[in-house]
This record gives sequence, C-alpha cells and structure tokens, in this order.
Amino acid sequence: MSVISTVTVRVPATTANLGPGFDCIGAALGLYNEVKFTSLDGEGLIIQVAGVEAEKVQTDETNLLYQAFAKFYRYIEKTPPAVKIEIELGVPLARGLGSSATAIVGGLVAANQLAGSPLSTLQVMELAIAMEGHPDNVVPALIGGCRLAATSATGWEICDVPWHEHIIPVVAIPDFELSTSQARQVLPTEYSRADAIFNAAHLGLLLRGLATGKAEWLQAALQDKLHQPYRQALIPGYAAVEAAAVDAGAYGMVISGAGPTLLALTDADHTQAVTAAMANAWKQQGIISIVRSLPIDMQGAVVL
Ligand SMILES: Nc1ncnc2c1ncn2[C@@H]1O[C@H](COP(=O)(O)OP(=O)(O)O)[C@@H](O)[C@H]1O
Ligand SMILES: N[C@@H](CCOP(=O)(O)O)C(=O)O
Repeated sequence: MSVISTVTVRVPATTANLGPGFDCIGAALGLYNEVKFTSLDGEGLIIQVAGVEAEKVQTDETNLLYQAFAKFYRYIEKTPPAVKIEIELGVPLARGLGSSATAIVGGLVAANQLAGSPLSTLQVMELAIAMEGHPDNVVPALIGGCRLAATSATGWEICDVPWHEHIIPVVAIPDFELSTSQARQVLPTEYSRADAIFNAAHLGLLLRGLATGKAEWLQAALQDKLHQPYRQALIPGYAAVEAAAVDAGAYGMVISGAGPTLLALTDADHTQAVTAAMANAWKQQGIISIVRSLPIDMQGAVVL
C-alpha cells in the first residue's frame, strides 16, 4: 500500500464539570495526546500505540479514534480511506481527564484535514458533541481554554470563560480507572428544586470566581449537588484528599470529569504544598497517584 496523505494532530486533556458545572463547563489542560493519520491506497487499518498505558488502547475498528474518523466520512457521505494511525499517548485513560474526548476530537479533526476541510470547526464540534453525548470535554479539547456550552434554539452557544491567571489547577491522578459510563450510571435521573437552585447559584458564583480570582467566591463555588455526592463513593480517599488539599491552602477540590482524578484549584503560593498534601493523603489510603499542576491550554486541537 502506498501513502496518499499524512496529518498529525495534537489534542489536550480536559477537566470537565469543575464542580457545579456538570455536563456544561470544562477546561483544556497542558497535557496531550498526539496522533498521526496516514491515508493509504487499497484497504485496511493499522493502529500503533505508544506512550502511557498504550497496551490498553484498542487496535482494531473499535478504536475510538478510528470510530470518529469513520463517522466523519459517513457524515460527508464518503468511504473512509485505508489508514495507518500512530498514537502517542500522554493522557491516561478512564481517569476523568478527557481521554475519550481527545480520541473523538483527534479522529474528527484528522479526517477533516485529510478530506480537504469540508467541515467548519463548528460542524466538527457538533459532530464531537453528538459522539460524546455531552459538550464539556470535547469543546475545550477542540478549541482550548475554559468553555461553557449551552443549547440554543438552533444548536449550541459556546462561550469562553475567563480564567484568572492566579488560579492554578492541580490534578491528582490515581493509579485506578473509573469509566465515564460507570460514573454516569450512579447518577439519579431526577433532582429536587433545591438541588437545581443550589447548582445554578454555585455555577454563577464559579464563573465570577474564575474571572476575578476572588478567594471567597472560589471557596464557596466549588460545591455541587448533581454528580459529586453520588460519585464520591466510587473514589476511595476522596474526603481525605479534599481535607488535605484545603488544609494546604487550596480554594477547594472537585472531581475532574467523571473521576477518579481529583482537581484542586489553588494559587502559586500554595501549589507546592497542595500537590504534596494530595499525594500524601492518597498514599496514606494505600493509593499511588501522580499529582501535578498543569496550565490551561488555550489552543485546543492543533494540526502540526
Ligand atoms: N487515544 C485513544 N485512542 C483510542 N481510544 C481511546 C483513546 N483514549 C481513550 N480512548 C477510549 O476511551 C475510553 C475511556 O473513556 P472514558 O471512560 O470516557 O474516560 P475518560 O475520562 O478518560 O474520557 C478508553 O477505555 C478507550 O476505549
Ligand atoms: N460531564 C461528564 C464529563 C466526563 O468527562 P471525562 O473526562 O470523564 O470523560 C461527566 O461528568 O460524566
């Protein structure tokens, strides 16, 4: 088989929900997956994976990157070409850091590029949201920054959420997985009026806290009644890690995406202490973790 065309795409990890923004807000983080698609003549699919947890990624047609690639071609009513996909993984799988979003966005962006860019970024975004089922990780993975997504009469309104430069995300990534589908199964299908009001108020406060960096607003805002109370039981040590992060000076701590990664927000003066405290708290529960501060990625998916 000979090479027709090649494209390499880099896609950032994400942290979705940010506490009260379940299924509607998320931010891109400076941690990346890179994928090279080489279209070939003839038929076939070759997938090669390297990097963190490479052995866990499917190498047949069920691979999510390939699924997104094939979906794109079905959408434009063309047959997907034979393709070789080379994946370099930096984002750990099923940890609440948007690995599935990187795969969906990476597959769609690469296919669009190889097909001569017939779709706009907005169209690619709509396809990505439809595939993932919620917008809060695929949107920042595609366009970067912190983003809020809401439905409108005609589709989606996406807005940028200003993130004060003094607010630093710290992610504590444990060595166990929690699939998003499992973490969604524990959620109720209906909520009380009190819980709906609680989240509306706290999401509003979070937006203002993120924009201003005002400590009191951030401390109060990072609370939620829609998903975290139900998911905490799936994350051993949650309360201990939260107490340690707050004692060390974090504004607060939430579940990153569907978990099990935990996200603390802090400032530069406390980043080191918060990082060490979260790792230590989990260690005391017998859980090994990687804890690190990450910048907000402002670029989203990039064709290299
Ligand atoms: N780079 C990738 N290539 C192919 N599939 C991937 C990739 N990253 C993630 N996936 C798929 O997504 C699944 C994890 O998705 P999910 O449970 O939503 O967790 P996450 O919070 O990491 O998005 C993996 O088990 C795998 O099937
Ligand atoms: N709103 C979703 C976000 C899932 O994000 P992921 O990073 O875990 O894929 C949810 O909370 O289920």
